[in-house]
Amino acid sequence: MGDKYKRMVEKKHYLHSSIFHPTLRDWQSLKSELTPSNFMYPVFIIENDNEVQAIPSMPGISRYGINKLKEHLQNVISKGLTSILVFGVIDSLAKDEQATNADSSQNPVIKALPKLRAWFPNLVIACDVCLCPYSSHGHCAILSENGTIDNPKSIKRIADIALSYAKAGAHIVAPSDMMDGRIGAIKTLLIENNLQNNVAVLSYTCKFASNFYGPFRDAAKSKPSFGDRKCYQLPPAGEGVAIRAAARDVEEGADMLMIKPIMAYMDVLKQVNDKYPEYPMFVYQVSGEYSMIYNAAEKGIFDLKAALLEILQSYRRAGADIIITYYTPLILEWIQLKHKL
Ligand SMILES: NCc1[nH]cc(CCC(=O)O)c1CC(=O)O
Ligand SMILES: [Zn+2]
Ligand SMILES: [Zn+2]
Repeated sequence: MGDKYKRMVEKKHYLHSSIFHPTLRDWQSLKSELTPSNFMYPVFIIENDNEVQAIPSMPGISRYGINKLKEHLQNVISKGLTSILVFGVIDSLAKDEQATNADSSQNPVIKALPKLRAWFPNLVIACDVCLCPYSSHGHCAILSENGTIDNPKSIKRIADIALSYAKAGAHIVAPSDMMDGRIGAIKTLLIENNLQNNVAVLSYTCKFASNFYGPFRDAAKSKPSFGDRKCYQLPPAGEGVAIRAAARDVEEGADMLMIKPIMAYMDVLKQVNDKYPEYPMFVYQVSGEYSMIYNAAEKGIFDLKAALLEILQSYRRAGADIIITYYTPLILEWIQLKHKL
């Protein structure tokens, strides 16, 4: 009995028999499958309706005027796109302390929303809510005279902007400022305006003060004119405060949670997902991650498709439900091809 039993136990550890065929390998990976609804596509909308501006720090990504964005999205939707995350970028409109043009009638997002809703009735539209692309100082908050954050004024302004986007047609408002209390302030205002059943709040929950946002700040023209964002974005090694940020946003009523960036923060994703399994988990593959992968592939370090699929499946394995990525159009093309074969 002894020897034979030992050999039987050993046989359980022959693993190649589980993965020798592509379909068998798929069976080992189904929980991490990549389908179109696992992706949200970030887009930048500019003031001039008929312009397209390439973004040098993000090769392959452009800012679009609404008419050009229409053509671009038509193409991506035909490949299965289900949701977008919209950023406004201004050029000739003024920037001031109150970020007035975040939700003025001239704001490119406010103007685009009704059109996008009419053109693409099935597309889910999330709007990034922040002051930094519209404030004169480039910070995500209203500042007091000594240059520190005025939190009560900030969350009031952020909630007002979120309400404006909601009224203009956003399905989802996504505050990216990391002010304390902004989720509660937004939820309260949505309820007061009877929008609580039609608008979701996607919280940038665990958003770290990261070196990987550089290309985005070029793209959104949202670089702080002084200082940094370390007083409101999380310290990269701050595991405890990250978990507390998730608790804060859950208690304030967030509908969905996000980890940002993701590549260096997968343990945080795992912990937050284990603690709050009842929430859809978003991860944001940010601009620096996008450009890093792009440039590595360009240099021949790896094949873009193979390496990117490996990375994306790893995010799914670690607990990500939805991946926000600038690669979405390309990924949708690959997914389509896989299912056609
Ligand atoms: N409101 C800030 C904001 N909104 C989106 C990003 C980054 C997105 C990316 O890098 O792709 C940032 C970070 C920042 O500038 O601090
Ligand atoms: Zn901001
Ligand atoms: Zn989950």
